This record gives sequence, C-alpha cells and structure tokens, in this order.
Amino acid sequence: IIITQPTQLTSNTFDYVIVGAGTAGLVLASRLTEDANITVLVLEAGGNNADNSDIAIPFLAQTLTPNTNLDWNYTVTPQAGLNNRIFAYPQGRVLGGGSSVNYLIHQYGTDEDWDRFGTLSGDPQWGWGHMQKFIPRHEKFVPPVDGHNTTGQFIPSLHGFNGVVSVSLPGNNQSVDSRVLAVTSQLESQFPFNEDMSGGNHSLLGIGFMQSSAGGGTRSSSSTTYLARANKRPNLTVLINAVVTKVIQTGSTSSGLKSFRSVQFTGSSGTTVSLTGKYTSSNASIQILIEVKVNPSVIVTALREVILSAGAFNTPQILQLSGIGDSADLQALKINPIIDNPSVGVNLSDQTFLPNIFTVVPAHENRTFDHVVRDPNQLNARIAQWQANKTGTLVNNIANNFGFLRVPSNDSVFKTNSDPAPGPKSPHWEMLVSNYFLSPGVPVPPTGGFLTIVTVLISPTSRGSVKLRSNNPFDKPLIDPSFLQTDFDIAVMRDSVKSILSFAAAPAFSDYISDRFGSAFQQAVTDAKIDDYVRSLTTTIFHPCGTAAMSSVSANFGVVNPDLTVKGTDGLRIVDASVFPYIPSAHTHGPVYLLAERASEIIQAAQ
Ligand SMILES: Cc1cc2nc3c(=O)[nH]c(=O)nc-3n(C[C@H](O)[C@H](O)[C@H](O)COP(=O)(O)OP(=O)(O)OC[C@H]3O[C@@H](n4cnc5c(N)ncnc54)[C@H](O)[C@@H]3O)c2cc1C
Repeated sequence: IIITQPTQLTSNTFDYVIVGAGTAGLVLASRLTEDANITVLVLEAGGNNADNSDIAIPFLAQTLTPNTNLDWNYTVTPQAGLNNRIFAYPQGRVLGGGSSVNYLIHQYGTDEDWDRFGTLSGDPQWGWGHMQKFIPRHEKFVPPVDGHNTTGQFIPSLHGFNGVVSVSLPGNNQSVDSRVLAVTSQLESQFPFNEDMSGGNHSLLGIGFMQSSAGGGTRSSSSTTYLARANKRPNLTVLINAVVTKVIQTGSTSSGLKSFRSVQFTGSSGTTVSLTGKYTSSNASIQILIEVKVNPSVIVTALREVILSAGAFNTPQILQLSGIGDSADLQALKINPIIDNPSVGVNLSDQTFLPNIFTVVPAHENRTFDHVVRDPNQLNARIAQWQANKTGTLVNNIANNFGFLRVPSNDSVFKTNSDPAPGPKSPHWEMLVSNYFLSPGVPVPPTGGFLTIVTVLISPTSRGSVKLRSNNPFDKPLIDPSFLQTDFDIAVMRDSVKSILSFAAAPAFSDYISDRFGSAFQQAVTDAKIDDYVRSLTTTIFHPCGTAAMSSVSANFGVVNPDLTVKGTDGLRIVDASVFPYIPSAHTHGPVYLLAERASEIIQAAQ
C-alpha cells in the first residue's frame, strides 16, 4: 500500500528498507515482496504520480523537468569545460523516480559494456551471458499504437514479450522519418541503417527507430508497472513524502564490518513553530513573526538489509551524511567519519546534450511540431486526442529516429588517447532527430519551423563528483560532472557536429532544411569555432552514473562489492545508477532495470 504519513506505519521494523522508489527501488520492492513472508518498506521523498496525466503522455516528458515539483531541482557547479556555465541537472522526485520523468528512450547497453563490468568486478555474472536473461523478465514488447507494420524495424530475438515494462516503436509517423531513412541509403557508408539498437550482442552502430518505455501510447514507468503489480500485497508499504537523511550504525560484526540497519527520515507532517518578536528603533517599531516548520525525524530498522536506491546524486549524499566517505571531507563538515572511503561521490560520469538546431523552409514549417509546442490551442487539441484514444503526436517521445556512431579508428584523437568505449560495437556518440525546436529550458522561437539533431557524447572520459555542501541533509549537494574536460571528449563532440552537418546536407534534406539556427552554430566553420559552439551550448542528457562504483572485492577503490554490499559494512547495499563503474553505452534506465533485476536475485539468494 502507499501511505503518506509516518504515523500510518504499523511497525518500525521491516525485513528490508529501500531508500528511493525510483527506477531501481521499485523493481526491488516488487521482486522481494513476491515472497509473502518478506516485509518491505520503501521510503520516497517525492509524491504520488497517479493524478498527473502529463507524466503519462510521452511527448510531454520534456515539460516534467527541470525546476518543477517532480524534480530535485539541482544545478551543476560552474563547468570549466563549458565556459563556466551553470545549468539545471534534473532528477526525478516522484514515485518511479527517473522512469516517471525521463524521455522514455529504452535500451540496455552492449554486451561489451556488461562484459567489462564482469571483468572489472571479478564477477562474470555481471557479463552479458548472464545479464541477458533478465530481458524477458523485464520487458514486454508491444505493437505501436498506430498498428503499422514493424517488420525490419526491430529484431524480435533481442526482446522480451511477457515481462513487466512495456516497450514499443514510435506510434505516430512523422514526415522527417522517411527523410532520415533516405539518408541511410544516400550516405550509407557513414550512416548505415540499423534494424535494432536495444543493445546486447547486436551492434548499436547505425541509424534506426527509437524504442520507448511506453505501451498503448502511455508511459510505462517502474511505478505504473513494477509497483502496480505489487501494490496490493500486504507485505509492501511505500511511504511517500519521506526524505531520508541518513543511515545509522547499529553495531558491528565479529569480522569488523560496521552494521547499518537503521534509517532516519523526515516525513512531511511537520509542526509549525511560531516565534514572535518586537524590534524597536528610535523612530519605528516592527513586529516580526518567524514561522519554522519542524519535521520530526523518524527511525525505522531493517531486520535484514537497508538498500539505497536514491540515484547517482542522493545515494552518495546519504552515504556521506552517514559518515561513509572521504574522512577529510567529512571532518571538514563536522560529520563523524565511520568508514573512510574516498571513492564515495567521485567517478561521476555523464553523457552530454548538444541541440544542433536547423531552420526548416517555410513550405515545410507546418510539418514540424513547433506549432504544437508554441500554440496552447494546438497542444490542447492533441491532449484531447490522446485522452480520447491514446493516438496522435503525443504518443511519441522527443524523436522517432536516432543513431549511434564511432569516431573513425584512424582519427588523430587515438594517437594520444586510448579508446574508452568497451568494444567495437559500442558507440562514441549518438544523434537524435527531433522534428521541432528542442533545447531544454529554452522556449521555441515565436515563428518558424525547426529540425533539431541532438548530439550526445556517449563514452566520456571526464569524471566528476558529488560532494556535500554542508552537514545539513536539506542542502543541495555540490554536483560537478566536469563535462568536456578532456581532449578526447571535446574531439568526439567536434566530430559529432561535423558528422551531423554532413547528415543534414544529404539530398534527402535539400528541400527541407534552410539554414543552421543561431549565430554560434552558423559561425562553427573551423575546428576552433566548432569547439566554441560546443562549449557554449552543451548541457546534460541526464544520465549520471558511477558515484558509488562497483569494484572487485580486493580492489583498493570503489564503493560496493560485486554483490552490491557497501565495502566495510554489513546490512547495507546500493542498487541504482551509482554503482556502474563505467557509464553504459546507452540511455541508462534500461541498464538500471537489468541491474535491479539481478540485484533482486542476489538479495534473495542471500536470504
Ligand atoms: C529528465 C530526464 C530524462 C531522462 N531521459 C532518459 C531516457 O530517455 N532514457 C533513459 O534510459 N534514461 C533517461 N534518463 C535517466 C534515467 O531515468 C536514470 O538513469 C534512471 O532513472 C536512474 O535510476 P535510479 O534507480 O538510479 O534512480 P532514480 O530513478 O532517480 O530513483 C531515485 C529515487 O530516489 C528518491 N530519493 C532520492 N533521495 C531520497 C531521499 N533522501 N529520501 C527518499 N527518497 C529519495 C528519488 O526521489 C527517486 O524517486 C533521464 C533522466 C532524467 C532526469
């Protein structure tokens, strides 16, 4: 059941306490409570999502964040590689976490990604040979809502058809789709067609159709799927509006591990304390009323384990608030270090987002979605169509077509850099073709039609960090993704811009695209100017990973062991995007789902 107040808890002990009802947390909650004898409490800082139809409508994903009540409303620290800019760094704060607010793009990463995890962790079961078995358990591939013939648009053997989360191809054809496909013939050697980019042992390289976590035109999140199937079980309790502030040491084992089985959190049901004072100066007297909302802390205890699934920013934040982190950092903030581990909060890896925007000739302006985005009447008409029968423009996410590419192996960048991709099937960069002006946080211009080809650095070599600002759990952490800090990263982005300029210059777009949009893009005609342009516009594609990374049991770095237990602890595990030692070559929620499915198996085996 879902409860809203700590006072509704019927016990303060549970077999498992899961922190965060996000992508991973709800997989665990659902799988662990399949055993009716196991009790689980999930603590989620955000609210319910049931009454928010904007979450359900795929195309409205871009309106859910940043800076909304579904978002943690974080920002990056000034980014040296991006002209010291500061920008929003959204993270879902609602049942379903990222899976409720993200752009629905669904993939798993390549077998090369997973095999690297297996090798690095010393546990071959993180390799693809084992991990692929979770796809049929997780995925329910369903036909697109427009019922079009999908032959040649995906490879059935790579998918599951009886799992939990719905996945589908675009359910509304766009006029640019056929142009994109024409480029895969016209410029085939550079942009070949790829029938399926879900990952695994099929190469990701090439251009093809997007697969989304949606079914019947509606978002399929961990909340609408994994939680929905478990929600009626009496052994599962989900408390929303509960902000976890730390995990608490409850003892030690005979082998010297520190046990952390209690969790401290703050519910929303605060008491308001009013202080009234009078300030009198020589010529005025002011009455001052200060109201402070005091949220009492509540402590719950896990009989078996506490599992942190609070995401790549908040999991390392909670660890550090709990005394698990770099001792020097913690002492500087007057936090008592319990486990000294300098790997906590470092190794932050993320992929970038560069909206390369083109203007569309007036004759085709109406084929873009810009009129829908800028005109509330047109948008409302499409919302009504979606409400009526789940069809139309809004059933798709930001793009129907996308592609993954590599920097050519003879490129000079490899003279000074080794290849960070896990293998030849794994890309260095991605392109997403959006049929409108797509630049998160920037409103569409009042007139004109646009085509945006987003480019994404998929295999970054820059690494950042998540550190505490203070010992106050309600202070936002200092998040520094260190974007484009290496020669390799900027070289890949430069290559991506040059490549999409060739893509846009293909015959298929000659009667469609009129120009590049914006002076920085127009002036990007030399390598140096392209770099300026890249640094002036790049932000994040919201895939932070690696801040509590998995390593082998004997490694002298890393935060969790291959079984996801926190090093040096007993009763404490991490299951979320923070444990990936490298960012997967993919949009990250699919890899997180597979990770959480395997974690459920590991946790059940340990019972
Ligand atoms: C705007 C956006 C677009 C994205 N687009 C895509 C996409 O198209 N495709 C894709 O694959 N991936 C996408 N992602 C990334 C993907 O959603 C994440 O990689 C994935 O959701 C991470 O899962 P997680 O379980 O690690 O964390 P999350 O899903 O973020 O879950 C963490 C949960 O913990 C809760 N929590 C955090 N701190 C506390 C606390 N102190 N107390 C209680 N609860 C807490 C949070 O509120 C949240 O519900 C996107 C992400 C965003 C933000």
